[in-house]
This record gives sequence, C-alpha cells and structure tokens, in this order.
Amino acid sequence: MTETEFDLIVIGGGAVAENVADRAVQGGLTAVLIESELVGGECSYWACMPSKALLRSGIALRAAQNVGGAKEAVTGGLDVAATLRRRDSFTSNWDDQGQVDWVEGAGISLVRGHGRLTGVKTVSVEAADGTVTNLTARHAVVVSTGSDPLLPDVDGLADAEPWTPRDATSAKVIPDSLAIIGGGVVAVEMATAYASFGCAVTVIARGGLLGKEEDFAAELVGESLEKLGATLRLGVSPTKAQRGADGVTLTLSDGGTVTAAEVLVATGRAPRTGDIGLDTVGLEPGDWLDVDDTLLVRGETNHHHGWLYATGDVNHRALLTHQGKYQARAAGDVIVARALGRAVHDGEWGTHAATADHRSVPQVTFSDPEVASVGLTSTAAADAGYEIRVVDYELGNVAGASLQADGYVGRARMVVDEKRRVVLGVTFVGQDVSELIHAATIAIVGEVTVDRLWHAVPAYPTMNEIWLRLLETYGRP
Ligand SMILES: Cc1cc2nc3c(=O)[nH]c(=O)nc-3n(C[C@H](O)[C@H](O)[C@H](O)COP(=O)(O)OP(=O)(O)OC[C@H]3O[C@@H](n4cnc5c(N)ncnc54)[C@H](O)[C@@H]3O)c2cc1C
Ligand SMILES: NC(=O)c1ccc[n+]([C@@H]2O[C@H](COP(=O)([O-])OP(=O)(O)OC[C@H]3O[C@@H](n4cnc5c(N)ncnc54)[C@H](O)[C@@H]3O)[C@@H](O)[C@H]2O)c1
Repeated sequence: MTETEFDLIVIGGGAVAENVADRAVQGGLTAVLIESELVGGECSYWACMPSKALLRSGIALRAAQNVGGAKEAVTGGLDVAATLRRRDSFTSNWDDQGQVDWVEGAGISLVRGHGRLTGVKTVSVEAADGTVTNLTARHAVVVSTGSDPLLPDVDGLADAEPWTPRDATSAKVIPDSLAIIGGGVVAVEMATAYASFGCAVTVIARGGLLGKEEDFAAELVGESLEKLGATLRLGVSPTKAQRGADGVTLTLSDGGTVTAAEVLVATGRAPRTGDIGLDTVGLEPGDWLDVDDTLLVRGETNHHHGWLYATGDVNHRALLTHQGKYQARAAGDVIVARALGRAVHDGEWGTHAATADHRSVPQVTFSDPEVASVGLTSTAAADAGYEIRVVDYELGNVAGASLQADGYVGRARMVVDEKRRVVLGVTFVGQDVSELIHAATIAIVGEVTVDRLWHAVPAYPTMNEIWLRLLETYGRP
C-alpha cells in the first residue's frame, strides 16, 4: 500500500523544494515531494542552467578575443549548434532521472502529479491519468510551486504566440530575428545570448534596462548590447501585436513598429498559486504567499496552527535559486525543530531565520559585461533613510583587470552606512565580476567595518584589488 501520511509534504519538486525535504529528512522526519512536471524545476531545465549555458560560449569566445596573443589564435565565430548541444547536456535533454535518483538516495518520497491543499495538513495529488492520492502531513506542508511568466495585457499579444522564457532557453533553432519585451534580467541575458548567435535582436523596454540595479549597469550593458548588434527601444511599450507571414509585428507606444520572427515576453513573474487549493485554508488563490522570517505563511488559519510554509519564488522575497535554497535550509530545519520540540533560533541571523533576504541578496546578470550586486543600491539605501557615502571606481584601472582583458571596461560602487561604517551594498559591472561578488556578501553579512576591511588584503595582481581601490577612494581611517 502506498504510504499516505508523512511528517512533511512539499508541494512542488523544484530546487528549493528538494532542499526543504532534504533538510527535514536529515533532521529525522519523513518527507514527500509532489511534482507535476520535471523534478528539479525551472532552474534546472528552463531557467538558470540552460540560460547560462547559452551565454557562456559567447562570453568565453569574446574573453579570448579580448586578449592579445589569444585573439590571433581565435579566428572563427561562435559555433551555435555546438553551443545548443552543450546547453542540452546541462538540461540532461529535459530528462529528470538524475534528480529522481538523487531524491530517492536522499530518502525523500516522490509522488508525481498536481498537488492541491484540501484543508489543514491535507493535500490531494492528481496524477496525469486522473488517479488521486490523498496525503496527510503530521507536522507541516510547504508550498514551493515557483512562478509562471507574466503576459502583459497588450492587444493581440496572446494570439501572436509569443515565446515565454522557457521557449528562449530551450530553443532548438535560433530565429533570424527576435523582439524582446522587457528590460529585466531575462530580457538582458537572452538579448546577449541571441545577439551572440547572430540573431537580429530588438529589446523593447519601457523602463530602460536592469532598473533594479545601479544606473551605470544599464549604461555599460546597453552600450555592449548595441556593440553585439542588438537594437534598443527604451522608454516605449508595445500597444499591439499581430502575427503575419513575416513573423510578429509589434506596434509601439511611440507609433513605431518592430517585426521579428519571434517575440519573447520577459516582463516578470506571477505566483503559481492559482490552482493549489489555497481557498481551502482561508488564503486567496493567485496571490504570492506572504511569509515570516521562518518561512511560515502569514494568515488567520496558519496563525493558530503554524503548519503552512512557503519557500522559493512563490513567497516573492527574492526570485533567485540560491536565495530560495537558503530559505529552504531555514524552513527545513525549523520544521524539524518545531516538530521535535527543540529550540527555535528565529532571531536576526539565527539558523532558522532567512534574515539575508532583507539585507544581503546577491544577484548576477550574466550579460557581457556581467553585473554582480549585493545588498542595497545607493538609491535603495538613501530611500531607506541611511546616511550613506557612495564610492565609485573604474575597474579598468585595477592591474588585475587590465591583465584579464585588453582595454577592460568596468565600474564598481560601494555604498557605506556612515553611522556604523559598514558596507550596505556593492555593485560590480565588468567581465568576470560574477566571481568577485561573494567577498561583498561576506562583508555585508558579517557587518565588517570599512576600517577592518583594510586588513583584508587582496592578492596582487587580481581583480579583487578593486577592494583596495574602493577603500583608498573612501579614505584611510
Ligand atoms: C530564464 C530564467 C533564468 C534564470 N536564471 C537564474 C539564475 O541564473 N540564477 C538564479 O538564481 N535564478 C535564476 N532564475 C530564477 C530561478 O529560476 C527561480 O528563482 C527558481 O527556479 C525558483 O525555484 P523554485 O523551486 O521556487 O520554483 P521552480 O523551479 O519553478 O519549481 C517549482 C516546481 O513546482 C512544480 N509545481 C508547481 N505547482 C505544482 C503543483 N500544484 N503540484 C505539483 N508540482 C507543482 C513545478 O512543476 C516546478 O517543478 C531564472 C529565471 C528565469 C525565468
Ligand atoms: N541571472 C539571474 O540571476 C536571473 C536570470 C533571469 C531571471 N532571474 C530572475 O527571474 C525573475 C524574472 O525575471 P524577469 O526579467 O522576467 O523580471 P524582472 O522583474 O527582472 O524584469 C521585468 C521587466 O519587464 C518590464 N515590464 C513589466 N511589465 C511590463 C509591461 N506590461 N510591458 C512592458 N514591459 C514590462 C519591467 O519594466 C522590467 O524591465 C527576476 O526576479 C530575476 O531576478 C534571475
């Protein structure tokens, strides 16, 4: 007989869900994952991994082309077919057996099908063949269903069969032209990848590029996208879309038009909560799930019972895999602690609190140049009422960077809380900066003072000497 009672039920089987279940099982509980598509979720098959694989080959080629001695040896262009094959290997050709093996090995149960809450601590799973399994949780249910792409309300857009990010990351054939609606991370990364493939890319971004980053990110990434051959239509929105013989024609708010073989919509995400039975527990279907720092869903039903958690994209705290997995570790461990009556450490920076979600979320946009940032931007810090000092430095003037690439162009910004003399935020824009950002994350989480940072000596000649240059610009204590 199939087991139907578990200590923990996790609805969703993405990267975040896997980590919640793993922590719970390691803590001695039983756990089941419910997955309706591929175990491993968006990140493994349609988001982080395939998108980074599509980008990496072009970035590596241009890195070689930027170094005298290497550039003479690199005479060909990008091999698009080989790049797509490499992408396919990273998605295991959209086969999740490897992840299923991992789940089994970790001692986690798996039920395939669509999960829905049916009441407090009860969940039903509808398999593809219509079979229904009813599950009961002894201690907790975690919703980890992720997010769906958002389709803006543009006349004719839905009928024009636009690409979602999934189509862009899993494409088997690169179209001759691609119009991209949106100016966020997906839009910028896919514009970079597709422009590298020789596709004629037009980015239509009503609010400009990378609006959540420091302004210079948009400036440097925009210049470089244009160098790659992309056309930028900033400050305009599409008002109408129509598919015809030549592809899709978009009419823009400034009266212009753009015609492309395909149109990619990259305008943000919506919560996957429309059909998961939220109404059965007094919550609103289709809403993001608001949680406290232990990832417990806020709401009347839960307030009394403390059994429903939400991790990953669905709680809208930070739509990033690494941050979702960080929440998963806290949630899995706190579920164990509460189930076994152990001490709960939910104070700021406690084991069971996802404090970093508010203070220190790192993000890398794998454009060319890369944008790597963590903590607060200068605008966000000023808006939050901090008394700040902003320190900028040209990365190209760092010896390590000038060795990394001939004519290295990049910029760094450090935002300092003048009262406590600690770093609030750091942004790096430039080639290979993705690997620099973790030092900034540690400085912010550790609340290291700028005076102490002088003792963190970067090796010469590495790009990390940017820290020394930022400190010199800030001034010796
Ligand atoms: C193009 C793109 C690129 C990205 N690149 C990066 C990146 O480089 N780095 C980064 O950190 N983040 C990146 N992200 C964001 C990242 O993909 C998400 O933050 C991450 O996937 C969220 O993980 P999750 O487990 O919350 O949700 P998901 O990965 O979406 O997992 C949810 C799972 O739940 C399943 N599910 C949903 N509803 C049900 C149900 N009712 N019953 C059963 N199963 C259900 C789904 O099938 C899915 O497998 C990218 C996003 C996109 C769109
Ligand atoms: N490298 C990474 O870490 C990575 C890569 C891709 C995606 N992600 C994450 O996935 C999430 C989704 O990415 P995204 O780029 O879709 O969202 P986003 O929120 O980053 O960007 C959405 C963009 O769409 C625009 N927009 C919104 N509504 C619009 C409308 N009606 N018409 C025209 N433009 C509109 C916004 O101005 C913005 O430029 C983000 O939170 C992102 O952080 C991360």
